[in-house]
Amino acid sequence: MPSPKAKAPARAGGSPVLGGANGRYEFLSLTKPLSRSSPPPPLLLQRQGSDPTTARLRVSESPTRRRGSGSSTGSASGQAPPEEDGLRLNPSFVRVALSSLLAIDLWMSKRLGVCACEDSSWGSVRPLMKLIEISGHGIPWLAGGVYCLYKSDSAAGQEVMLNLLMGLLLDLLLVGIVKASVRRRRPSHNRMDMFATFSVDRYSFPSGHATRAAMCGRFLLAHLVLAAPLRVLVLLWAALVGLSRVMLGRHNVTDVMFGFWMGYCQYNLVEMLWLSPQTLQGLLGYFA
Ligand SMILES: CC(C)=CCC/C(C)=C/COP(=O)(O)O
Repeated sequence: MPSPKAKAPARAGGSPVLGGANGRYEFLSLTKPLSRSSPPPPLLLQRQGSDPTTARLRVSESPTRRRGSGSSTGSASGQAPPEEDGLRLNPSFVRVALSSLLAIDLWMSKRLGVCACEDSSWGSVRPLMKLIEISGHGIPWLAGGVYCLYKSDSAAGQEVMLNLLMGLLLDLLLVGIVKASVRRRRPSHNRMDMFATFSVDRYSFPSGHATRAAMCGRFLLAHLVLAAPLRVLVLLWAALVGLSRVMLGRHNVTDVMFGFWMGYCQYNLVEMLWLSPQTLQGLLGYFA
């Protein structure tokens, strides 16, 4: 079956929409009705098949209608009313806006990936960036958490460390689920030379380092680091971890920004699921 994209004819003098022949942008008129001979694209079909009341409401919101286009001929001839042509514009604008954002994201990420390899413009800083990368890796955090739990001689300390470990495992699980669902490829300028990765780590959205930095940063500030200068250092570290992901070429900017947001929310989840000593005793009793 031929693709609906391939059938959409190119038009001049209008607004850009996605889905033209060869996957390129096409320009559709904001005011002129579409040719009746060509079948509507999938988005339009979707709208036409929806509830007529909401469809009418959407028509009245459409740019065509707002501009007062008087080209409406009604549907007496069995043809779709021209106002409905406007329905295809809104989703198209959203798509164009999204693809523009994506293009900006890719462009910025490429420009900022200045340590992607040794002969990049900031290649000499790459070892430092890789050190920052290790500081946000899951293994040192898990190993450090287990060590501190083992060394902790107070019930309060053990409680905090157990919850940190629970948060770290939750983070690995959630990031793995999102990476496997979104499957965004890492930037083309990235060299895949990270140590100890899972198979989902070939995908880049979201940055696992960024989620960990945001979640652990919040955890440290809430439970472990009280002195003001150290609190500033924690924030600085989290920001550097995020920046180093883009500078090393591991991630696009949006991977890191989403990762920070996700890690921030994950900390709320850790607080919600907080394992109290009573819960822990109950759990231990249940498994013993
Ligand atoms: C093996 C363990 C315990 C964790 C893997 C940590 C890791 C390599 C995450 C990938 O991070 P980015 O998504 O920021 O590249």
